[in-house]
Amino acid sequence: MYPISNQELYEWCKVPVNELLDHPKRRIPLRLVEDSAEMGMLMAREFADDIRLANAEGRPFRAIVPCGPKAWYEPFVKIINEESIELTNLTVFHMDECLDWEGKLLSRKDPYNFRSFMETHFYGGVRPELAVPHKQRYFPVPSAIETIKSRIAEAPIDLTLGGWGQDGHLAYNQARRHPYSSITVEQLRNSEIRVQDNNLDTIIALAQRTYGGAYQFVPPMSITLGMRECLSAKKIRIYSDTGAWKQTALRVALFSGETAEYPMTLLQSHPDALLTATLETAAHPIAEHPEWEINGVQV
Ligand SMILES: N[C@@H]1[C@@H](O)[C@H](O)[C@@H](COP(=O)(O)O)O[C@@H]1O
Repeated sequence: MYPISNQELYEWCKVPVNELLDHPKRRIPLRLVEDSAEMGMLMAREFADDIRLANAEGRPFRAIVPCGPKAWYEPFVKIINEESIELTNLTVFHMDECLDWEGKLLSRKDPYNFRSFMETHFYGGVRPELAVPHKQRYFPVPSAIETIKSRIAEAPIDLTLGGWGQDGHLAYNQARRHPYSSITVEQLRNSEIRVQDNNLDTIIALAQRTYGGAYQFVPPMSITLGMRECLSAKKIRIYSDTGAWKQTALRVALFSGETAEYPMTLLQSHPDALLTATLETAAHPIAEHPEWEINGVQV
């Protein structure tokens, strides 16, 4: 594994946000948007346009779709309904799902039940005659691992849409922090749909966002599509509007070599991957405080 030194990390974090787009050492395409509303609209518009084009060309469209970022569902449903875009040729592979400590599905009303969220906000408001047929909706559940693996493998995926986590996780492909079992970048790249424990930092990040810090209520396990499935798409579009928790991961994704410590660095070797961040997510406290002297870096 390529280990990131604090010096390197500091150099990446101190780049002012207005220098990111033209930075000569940036390793992956980046787009900046003003705020969450602009990002949600863009995400919705591009996905809807891709589906419309596939419909016009008589092609099926197969997408890996995330639960989060949250800003795009409302504009997406509005575009589909107002422009009468048929979703009947769309196949959706949902990216991940949260599980309880035994690897079981959560209550339908748990705020971390991604399926419930998607059924309400993604499928819910679409006019019935335009809807994605139920047999083309694949929710990741432990009992369907082999089915989903083979459905994904049987034809190309057109688009992976997603966000990223505080450790640069894509779907729930987190940094592997197991004390006895490490993985190489190649193992991460070839990882497939699986059930796993979530990392403690993921649990704390989610507790801060949702539960006022009550990590006790955050689901400790997940099922996720692997990097192999996510990276297999012809096109990958990853977005974030969630600010502070994602700022360092973005800097690593832009400037680091591939490392299993930040899974989204593997997007660099994809021929058509694009990151989109709000200005807040692209900013960094270290860039805003060049006067700070940090132990282990300058002293
Ligand atoms: N495991 C999920 C990802 O699948 C999702 O893409 C990401 C981004 O969502 P948000 O931008 O709302 O944090 O959240 C979680 O980490």
